[in-house]
Amino acid sequence: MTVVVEGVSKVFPGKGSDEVTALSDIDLTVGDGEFVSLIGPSGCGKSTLLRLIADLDSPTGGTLTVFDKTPRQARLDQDYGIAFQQAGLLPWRSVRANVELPLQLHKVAGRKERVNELLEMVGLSDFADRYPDELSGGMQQRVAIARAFAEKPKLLLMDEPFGALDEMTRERMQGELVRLASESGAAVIFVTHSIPEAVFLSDRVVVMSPRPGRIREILSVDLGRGVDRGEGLREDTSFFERVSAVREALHGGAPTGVRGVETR
Ligand SMILES: Nc1ncnc2c1ncn2[C@@H]1O[C@H](COP(=O)(O)OP(=O)(O)OP(=O)(O)O)[C@@H](O)[C@H]1O
Repeated sequence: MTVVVEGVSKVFPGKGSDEVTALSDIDLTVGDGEFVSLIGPSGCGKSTLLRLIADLDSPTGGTLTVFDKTPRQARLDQDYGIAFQQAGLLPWRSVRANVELPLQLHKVAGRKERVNELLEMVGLSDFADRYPDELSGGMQQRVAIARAFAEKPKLLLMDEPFGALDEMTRERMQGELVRLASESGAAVIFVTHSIPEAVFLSDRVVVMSPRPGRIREILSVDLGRGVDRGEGLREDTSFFERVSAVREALHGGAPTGVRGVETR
């Protein structure tokens, strides 16, 4: 298993009785090469869950493993790539140098070619020698995505990575992400606010509810993966059925009678 989350809770201390239970009793497993999206209203704990997996914070209760290791060990071993909402680029390094950074740290050979390939993938070949503050927010995010992919990780943790992109670029990046993840066999845990985005990308969509943050439902999308999914999928009836099922789950109704959508 790539990620196993068992009985995890996270309480942030507040003043007196103001503590916030960000997550309560979360159980989730993510298989090798599986694409799982987390969706739910603001404040339901999506980012917190991702941060616990990435060892950027620790749980108050329960256990997590990443590739059968503690999150700390997986972080130290750099077992995954991260692309979060804030691009987190180094302002003094060019676009090329930002993408190259993880490869340089690990003294990977053939870096120049790999960086060129990555920049092409995110459509930024012409901006390789620019600096982050010369780019739009969406372009900065694309640099961060290229960097997350640099080492072909077997797990990618992504927190609304496409939030700042225009709709056309966003759809193109979604297609690229599905293709890359499927080709490299990487598992992805992907936080989003967009129902169609979650359905397009995922094998399973985890619907969360707030106060306290819990998993309300996990829906299998089951529309085929990666290269099998052309852009035409977005206009397919089965796609709309899944979108409706996720919407109903978000609003608390049981998605009854929706063909092909499992709820568990
Ligand atoms: N460092 C912190 N200290 C105190 N409370 C926090 C902290 N981080 C998150 N929280 C609280 O935990 C809850 C879950 O936050 P989280 O950011 O995980 O939600 P989210 O689902 O990612 O929200 P959004 O969709 O708005 O990004 C919120 O109520 C938030 O205020």
